[in-house]
Amino acid sequence: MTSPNPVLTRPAPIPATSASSASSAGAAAGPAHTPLGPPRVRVRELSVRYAPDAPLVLDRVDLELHPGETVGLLGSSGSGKSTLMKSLTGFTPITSGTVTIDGADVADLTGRGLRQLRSNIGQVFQQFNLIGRLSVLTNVLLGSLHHAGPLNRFGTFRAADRQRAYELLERVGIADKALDEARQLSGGQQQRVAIARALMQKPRCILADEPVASLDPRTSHTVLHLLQSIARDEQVPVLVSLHVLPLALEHSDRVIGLREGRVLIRGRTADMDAEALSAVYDHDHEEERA
Ligand SMILES: Nc1ncnc2c1ncn2[C@@H]1O[C@H](COP(=O)(O)OP(=O)(O)OP(=O)(O)O)[C@@H](O)[C@H]1O
Repeated sequence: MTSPNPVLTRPAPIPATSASSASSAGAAAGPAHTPLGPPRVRVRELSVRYAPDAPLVLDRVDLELHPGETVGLLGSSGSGKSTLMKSLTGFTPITSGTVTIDGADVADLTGRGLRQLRSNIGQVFQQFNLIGRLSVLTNVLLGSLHHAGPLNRFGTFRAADRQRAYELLERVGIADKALDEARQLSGGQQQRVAIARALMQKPRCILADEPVASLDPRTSHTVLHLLQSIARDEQVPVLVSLHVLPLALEHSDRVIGLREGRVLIRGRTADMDAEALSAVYDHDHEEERA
């Protein structure tokens, strides 16, 4: 399944756009981001419980994701962030409400339709989920397996896919590592590979579930800035769950804060401050005080 000897034709570097070259601080502190076009993802009054007599894990949650925007998802442990993300890929039972992506109701999808939906959603995880003994380039190419027919008749990846994977590594700034084993890379570099792998899917939406929880503060900024610039450049919505409020303020266009499965706070990042957002975590403090 892997390319035994990937042919690398070094393409011209992809020019940075004004969005990707903007400083991360400027991106956060500048004018409020105006989403272009209708929402690609719509969550309406979504309630989820995992078993008939279990409590609601999500309680009438509304969410819209527009092309080009990065939405920070906040909430303490157990507030329902991962459940909300999984609902977009059809991995949670929908008790009531709707989740639609590109107009398709996730609850109506089965089999091929569900696989198609999942192939259109790029995912980035805390632990990167790379195959360490494979090359960086091959890991990125694995993203193309979500779509049909990535292999040529010799069972290796197509030249066009290898070229695109290489271009994506250029985009995330680590093309020089293309032939290294993934396990040789630092955490920040591995997360860049994971982002390139997600882009290989040509995603309609990117879900990043605590993508910087394993990274140091400086690398966290770099990775989140990259995600936000990709959202704008590729006009793909990014939903990113974060535990560090200043990171959410700096690298999201909007934030949504969950507490015990309910939306406690939402709004444009430019209109928020860390104190307002910290209400999402208030009950943690109450527990600590008790
Ligand atoms: N598959 C499951 N079956 C039953 N309960 C679940 C399942 N997945 C999550 N839960 C419960 O749902 C609640 C919300 O969990 P979820 O993982 O969505 O929270 P979270 O905000 O992502 O937490 P964290 O920040 O710790 O990852 C928790 O009480 C959890 O125990």
